[in-house]
Amino acid sequence: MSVEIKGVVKEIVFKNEENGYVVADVDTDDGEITVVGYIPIINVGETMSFTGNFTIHPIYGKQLQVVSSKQIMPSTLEGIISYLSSGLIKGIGPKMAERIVKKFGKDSLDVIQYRPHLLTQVNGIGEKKAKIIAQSFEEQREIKEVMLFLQQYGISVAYAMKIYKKYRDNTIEYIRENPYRLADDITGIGFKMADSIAKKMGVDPESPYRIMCGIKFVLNQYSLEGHTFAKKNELIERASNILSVDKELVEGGINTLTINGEIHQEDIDGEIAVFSMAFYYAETGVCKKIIELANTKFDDIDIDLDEEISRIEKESNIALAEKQKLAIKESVKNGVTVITGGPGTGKTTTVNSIIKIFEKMNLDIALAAPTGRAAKRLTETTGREAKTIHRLLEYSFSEDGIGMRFIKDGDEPLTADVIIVDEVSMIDILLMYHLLKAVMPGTRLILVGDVDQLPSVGPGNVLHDIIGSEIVKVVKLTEIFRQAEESMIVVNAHKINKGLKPILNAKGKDFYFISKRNQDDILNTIKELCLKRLPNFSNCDPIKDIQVLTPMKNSKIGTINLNCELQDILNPKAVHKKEKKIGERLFRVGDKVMQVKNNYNIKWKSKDNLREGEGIFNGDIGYVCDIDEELKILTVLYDDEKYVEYDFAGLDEIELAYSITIHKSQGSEFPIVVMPVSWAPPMLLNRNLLYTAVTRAKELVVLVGAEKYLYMMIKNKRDMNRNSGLKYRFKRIVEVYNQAF
Ligand SMILES: Nc1ncnc2c1ncn2[C@@H]1O[C@H](COP(=O)(O)OP(=O)(O)OP(=O)(O)O)[C@@H](O)[C@H]1O
Repeated sequence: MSVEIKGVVKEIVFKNEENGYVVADVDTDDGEITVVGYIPIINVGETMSFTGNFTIHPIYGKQLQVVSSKQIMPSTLEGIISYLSSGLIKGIGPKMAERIVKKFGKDSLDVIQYRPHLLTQVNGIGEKKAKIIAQSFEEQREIKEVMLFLQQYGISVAYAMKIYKKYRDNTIEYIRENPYRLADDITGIGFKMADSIAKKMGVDPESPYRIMCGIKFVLNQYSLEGHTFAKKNELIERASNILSVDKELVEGGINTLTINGEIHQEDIDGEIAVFSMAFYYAETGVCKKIIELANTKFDDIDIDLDEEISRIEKESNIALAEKQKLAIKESVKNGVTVITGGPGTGKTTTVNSIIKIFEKMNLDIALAAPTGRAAKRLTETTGREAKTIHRLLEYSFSEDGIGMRFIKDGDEPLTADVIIVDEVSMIDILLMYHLLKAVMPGTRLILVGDVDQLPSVGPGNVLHDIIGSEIVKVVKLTEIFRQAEESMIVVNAHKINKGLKPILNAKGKDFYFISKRNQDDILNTIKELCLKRLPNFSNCDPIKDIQVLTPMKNSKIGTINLNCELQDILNPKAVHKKEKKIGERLFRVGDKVMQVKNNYNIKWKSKDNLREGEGIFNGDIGYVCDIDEELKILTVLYDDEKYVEYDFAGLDEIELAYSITIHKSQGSEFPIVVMPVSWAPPMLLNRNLLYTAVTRAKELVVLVGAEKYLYMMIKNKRDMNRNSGLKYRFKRIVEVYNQAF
């Protein structure tokens, strides 16, 4: 039965700022009552009314489950004192509150709001203080008004606070005028949310604000699909469908946005391309800087390169191939060099030789890679510290403490003489732009990567375009050094890359295909492989050494289901294993998990507390080692020594990782890779994806499924079809140069 209680909020025991969930103690005429529920505005000392149902919690006892709540201006003297002493109103503490109420009694709040000059009659309040009190009271009133206004459009407390912080006392006016501005100004609010608010407010579906916001939304969708621009006619088509308005209106919107400088239109290879400004600046910036760097030549070197190469060959007891020697020489002589090649073609060996030569030349070398895992691997293979590109560029909070920014840029460039970046195929256009901004001519930049891997998750086809530029020295390593007798993984990776059928199930080798027709059989076989067959066959640790990679998240053989199934058998429920369920997701001590976003600020500590640091990155894999219900903390161990405590509210940063998508596996390596091969949307059945999955394995690949889909993947080169203007920009510059000289 629904009841209403009234009282003064005595204590807020818990408050989730994100969603407004509150547990609070309230003083009522019937004694203290605990209220729980979504209460957007609540402050200690306020008089409030709560409507809801009484429930009995097994531990905390009787409490009111709140359905709705509202603040009421206190009417009793104690209520007014309590409200004024709560600390909400600047300039008033408990003693001052008593003095004000003693002077004005029940009119106190009225005086503060309408006749604040009278406050100077109270001992200790001068004109200045009276002003501060009145202002702060007004602000509180405003916040409440804004909250109530935003609440009616279903905006959460967290967003409401963000909106208020941005627009302050203009909030209501601004949103009434153009709710679509929320999509531009408030992080987390996109076109869809703004559109739903606007709809509730009765905004005309043909409003120019709506159309322009929708166009920017569609352009953003293009970037999420990997494109740096949209072809204008396609953009018009898509936007007019999504907005359900005429194409002419969309075209008008595109033109207005262009005039306003919010988007850019340009002829790219005979087609009108529409860019978001960020990608336009990034492409032109990357193009300009690459040309600038490539124009710097280092011909005057005071060491004999051939002699040095011979020395290195002797030292490491290896005869470098001609291409490897060429890569070394080009890296020394040029401002920018790209070294590319498939697995086992000697990239790492070449990079190590290059490092030795630059060390001999007493040059300062910086090593970097786009992900934490790739940086760690580079550290291991070179024996020198490698950083993530974000770390190298000192990505940190900006001065306003809200946004993040790269400290290293054109004004404060990197000081290293040589910058070697690995896994460049994973770098998108924006990250490349930021990196290049911080690299000054006179620095040697060496880009290493396998151009046939999946392109970056973010927009652009940067490595591919730079390689095709004809401006930068590119050395393509083609000889495979890890021989066929040794590794069928390497041989097959190269075959797949050439569009050829891989050699399956060669006796005693490391590349297997198990034929299964339907998804149930595939799933069961994968479970059996992980639990018994592979550990029996190779004595591996089923959780640590086997990685199940899959193209997708959904379906029986997508990550979500595979993780549930594999968790059940590899780390089953047990009395001694603590668990935490968050929504549909369940974490258990012993689980393999993956960090799914870059978190540069999260702290880690070693077990003995002697070592500590910051940062866990997208793609890092760890193991749940403790769950503390009381402190609401789940601890994950990364890299055998980094203990990271996640607040339960921060668990959206990790996911189970028995199975991960192939996209997430980029830049990582695993001893054993198991992969389902079955029907999936054609865009996921492509060659790059298969090639990337296969090349993640160091010791063994087991594919499970139907061969026809394997061949479908090998034939499908579709993933490369990304709109990118970078290649064209390079081409144009080369043409202009060739015409001029
Ligand atoms: N010139 C060479 N002669 C003989 N062996 C070589 C030569 N260059 C590299 N190797 C060997 O070939 C193997 C693969 O080389 P390396 O690790 O440098 O290649 P990679 O391209 O970095 O491979 P991956 O991308 O798979 O890590 C290593 O065992 C390495 O020692």
